[in-house]
Amino acid sequence: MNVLVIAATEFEIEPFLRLNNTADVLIAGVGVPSTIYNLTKKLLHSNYDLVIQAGIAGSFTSTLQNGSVTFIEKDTFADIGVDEKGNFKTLFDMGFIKENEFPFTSGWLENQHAFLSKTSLALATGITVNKITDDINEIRSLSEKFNAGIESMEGAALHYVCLQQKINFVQLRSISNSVGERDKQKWAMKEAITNLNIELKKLIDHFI
Ligand SMILES: O=C(O)c1cccc(C(=O)CC[C@H]2O[C@@H](n3cnc4c(=O)[nH]cnc43)[C@H](O)[C@@H]2O)c1
Repeated sequence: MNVLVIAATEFEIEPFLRLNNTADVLIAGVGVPSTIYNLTKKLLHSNYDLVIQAGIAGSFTSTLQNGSVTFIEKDTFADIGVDEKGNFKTLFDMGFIKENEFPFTSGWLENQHAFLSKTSLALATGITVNKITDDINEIRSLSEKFNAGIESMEGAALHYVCLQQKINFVQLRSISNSVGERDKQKWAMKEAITNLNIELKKLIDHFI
């Protein structure tokens, strides 16, 4: 099976890179634009059976604690839209896209890969933001609007490109911090990366 592993930074998958000799790897950059550009370019030039995105993420909930690893079953772009009189409206709320217009389902980019129903790891809903915020009101309104478990800066880009290109994908996220926590002393970066890379290796061994 031809597998492509993508990550925002080399740092996040460095332990995997040291022992990998089976999967292709793409360091696609932090954020949506570079992920969409670099992943699309890669997929147009090579054939893959599966794309695995591995990265750290912030957690909205105490049920996804620092260091825990989760697969993302659906994700969406959470801050593309309009702020109007203190209310955030998505492109769906504005009527610019229909909630069930491909590749969206009820406004979400769903992963229907059969593997997700078999894994023993927790499944979570992700949202993808262009701007990380520590503003408690913004965090509360994101949490209430999307009811997501985790936040990243690239997840929905993976889902969007792979659904459009009809390529199987898996998004693996390890919790490094609570959403809004900017004090790096309170992050669990080392533990998150260790656990992320353990699960990434298991995933590769499962598929290859
Ligand atoms: O500010 C710093 O010094 C710093 C050092 C290392 C990493 C960061 C990040 O902000 C990482 C962004 C990167 O990781 C994902 N991520 C991690 N936590 C969150 C979050 O709470 N909300 C959104 N994204 C998060 C993200 O996908 C980026 O790729 C900063």
